[in-house]
Amino acid sequence: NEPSKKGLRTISLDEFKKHSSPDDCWVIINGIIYDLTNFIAKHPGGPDIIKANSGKDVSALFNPIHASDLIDKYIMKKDIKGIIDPNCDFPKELITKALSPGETPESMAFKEKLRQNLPSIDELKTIFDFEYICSKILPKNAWYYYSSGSEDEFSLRENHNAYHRVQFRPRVLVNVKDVDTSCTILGEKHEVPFYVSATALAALGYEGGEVSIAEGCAQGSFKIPQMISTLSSKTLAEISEAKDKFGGQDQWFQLYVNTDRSKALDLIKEAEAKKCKAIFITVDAPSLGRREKDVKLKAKPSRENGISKGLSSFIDPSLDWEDVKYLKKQTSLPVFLKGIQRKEDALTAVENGFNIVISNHGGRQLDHTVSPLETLTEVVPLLKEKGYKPGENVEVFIDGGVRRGTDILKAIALGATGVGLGRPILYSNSAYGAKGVEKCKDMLREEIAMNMRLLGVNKLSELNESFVDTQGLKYRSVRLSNDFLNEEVYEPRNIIEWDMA
Ligand SMILES: Cc1cc2c(cc1C)[n+](S(=O)(=O)[O-])c1c(=O)[nH]c(=O)nc-1n2C[C@H](O)[C@H](O)[C@H](O)COP(=O)(O)O
Repeated sequence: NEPSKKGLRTISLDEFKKHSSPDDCWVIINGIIYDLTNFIAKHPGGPDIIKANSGKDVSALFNPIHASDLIDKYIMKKDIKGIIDPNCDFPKELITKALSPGETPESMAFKEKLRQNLPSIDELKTIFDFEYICSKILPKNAWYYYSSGSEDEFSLRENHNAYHRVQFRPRVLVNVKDVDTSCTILGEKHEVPFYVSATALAALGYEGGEVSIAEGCAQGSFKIPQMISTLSSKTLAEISEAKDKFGGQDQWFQLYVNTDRSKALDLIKEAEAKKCKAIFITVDAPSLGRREKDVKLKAKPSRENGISKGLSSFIDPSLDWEDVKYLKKQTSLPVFLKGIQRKEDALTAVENGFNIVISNHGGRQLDHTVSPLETLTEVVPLLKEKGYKPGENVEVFIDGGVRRGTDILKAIALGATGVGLGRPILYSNSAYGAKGVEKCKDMLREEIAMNMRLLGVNKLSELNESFVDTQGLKYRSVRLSNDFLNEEVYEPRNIIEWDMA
């Protein structure tokens, strides 16, 4: 899927070196020379990063953040100059390293040593083990990009804490020798009720990126659906091919609607062509939230607002109900609205034929939003009152803060028909690649099966509100139970560093 080198002329090192200033700016990406002079001002990540690297091989900077087919979408043919002479002695000082702001060569070497000495994957017992390992091995820009929530990170923590304010009412003396964790999603049988939610830039934490996540979803004893982000590090073609290697799990496409609507339509057509089975339009991000750990770690030359802001510059803040209804008409695939956060919007969405994901983007958007779990308890009763039956004539997914099989069982008991995982998949992939994703899947399925037995249910369809006590859910001021594992890996955002010497 790399842009083709066929027919490109070979350019000598001497000629390449003549174009190494911001107003005559050639760079090399994966062996191909591009003239970015006219693109600098349009670069979503800001002009500085390109200006500072004119005349260099920037592949190591480019690859973790951009899918390889992005170049063809944004760089005109006339600006593809040729290939660098493969026999030239390319100077090391002109080869950039991957961005690692806030790190030193020593800290990067230490993290690499840790990565070479990870615990055996069999020793891992909970989802938090992956998160803890990533907090130690990921370069700061990856760790902060993945782990951060917006502003005070109330919603980031509340998403998970909310699950700790819902308790179970288990049945006893039920023969639970056999339990079945399977369910129906979009009319098809799935082995478990959880899926991979769309997260951008998976290659920032692990070079295999969304391709190794696809392999992890597909291999092992069962498959789980994978939602693919518009902002993936890998191309849709690469991620789609990866699923086919192992007999293919369902893949869904998550759409950030571009200001240039034709690009949004192209992406929908591409998703259909790659056999994606649903489109998820993300509606909680008219602009990406202010993730201050990410912002604080400005990549030098300064990327104004961290990685997130750079990515969000092409998302259309003017998107409204008419737009999404228009987009829905452009495809025969089921369409979800991802990022529904109040029951009124849930009803409007369902009345217009959409499925929904109750989500606050993992606490990365508007801070202090109600947790998706709490919103779920408001949405489902209203939908049922209006004649919509989750799982029968509408899908109601939820994501955010899910870290345990019991979290998934609580969501199902409260009417969710699918449960999304964001960070657990990023962390398991970043630490152990596809094997990590497979292990994460297995852990959760084991927890679901074991806790179904303890709940006294054989099938997920038996679960309903009678199995949970949600009265603590709304009293958010209660002292939240000490979630030691979560607290162990939670890194509070610190206040400004001020050298008062
Ligand atoms: C952690 C994370 C989440 C992102 C995500 C990137 C990261 C690193 N990105 S973002 O860069 O724009 O924010 C996306 C994205 O591409 N598209 C999207 O719809 N949701 C995005 N999400 C939200 C994700 O789909 C889930 O809603 C969220 O992760 C669920 O919460 P947990 O992480 O607690 O499971």
